[in-house]
Amino acid sequence: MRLDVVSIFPEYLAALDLSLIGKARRDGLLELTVTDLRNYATDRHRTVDDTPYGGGAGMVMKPEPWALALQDVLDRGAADGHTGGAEEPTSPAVNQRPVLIVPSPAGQVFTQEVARELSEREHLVFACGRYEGIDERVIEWARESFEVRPMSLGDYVLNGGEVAVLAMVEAIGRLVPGVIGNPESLVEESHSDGLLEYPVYTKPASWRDREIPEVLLSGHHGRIARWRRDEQLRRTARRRPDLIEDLDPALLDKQDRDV
Ligand SMILES: Nc1nc2cc(Br)ccc2s1
Repeated sequence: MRLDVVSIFPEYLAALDLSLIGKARRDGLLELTVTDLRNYATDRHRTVDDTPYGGGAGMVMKPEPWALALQDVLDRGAADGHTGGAEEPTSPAVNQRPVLIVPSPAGQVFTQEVARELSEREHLVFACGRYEGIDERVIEWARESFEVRPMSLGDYVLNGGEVAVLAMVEAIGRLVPGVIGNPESLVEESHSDGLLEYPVYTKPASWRDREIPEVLLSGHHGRIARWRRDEQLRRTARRRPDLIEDLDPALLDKQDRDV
């Protein structure tokens, strides 16, 4: 998978050199490039923002630097055979257009399901807005060459898209085969089956007069699995009843209904 991030604060993305994502980049599983938008400014002051038409507080990101930066990202991707536009017909995966993900409080909510969908795409491009946002004509222009996905992490406002991109790249990147050493650990985590994860414990069995649930010491795998599923349902009903409402009933077995 190829990932491109365009930002006026490229150093914000340095965290993507660390840990599992950093190792996946070094192992060639993820190809990630961070591009400084200011390199595409068209004046000697490297200006990337200006006052909003119609008035109002704050500044808006100018369209031309964005179009030049995103076109360069497209050209580099096509040159490396990562995106559609190849002359000869290739596999559908390669022919998919790159996805332009624009972090925005006005975007679709980013979920584990969206992360999984995006982890199967060939080329993801993240546009980090700042100020009051990016001139809307950039989004319209980009639709000619990208699948454009405005994306929100939740109902709160950041100062820019970089923090959201860090979260999304981690959530997406860890789902790419080979990035997580043991794929089993992806199976029983929160949201993988529509429910929150069960509580976990490790040694010592008794800690500051607090014991662990006895069933976990029983060695009875069936009872342990049942306890864990019950805890998932209880925790989800308590903390995220909205997830229970959305749950596909087919995912609930008879015993689930008795919890
Ligand atoms: N929740 C979010 N807030 C923001 C603010 C800006 Br400015 C750019 C992107 C995002 S995503």
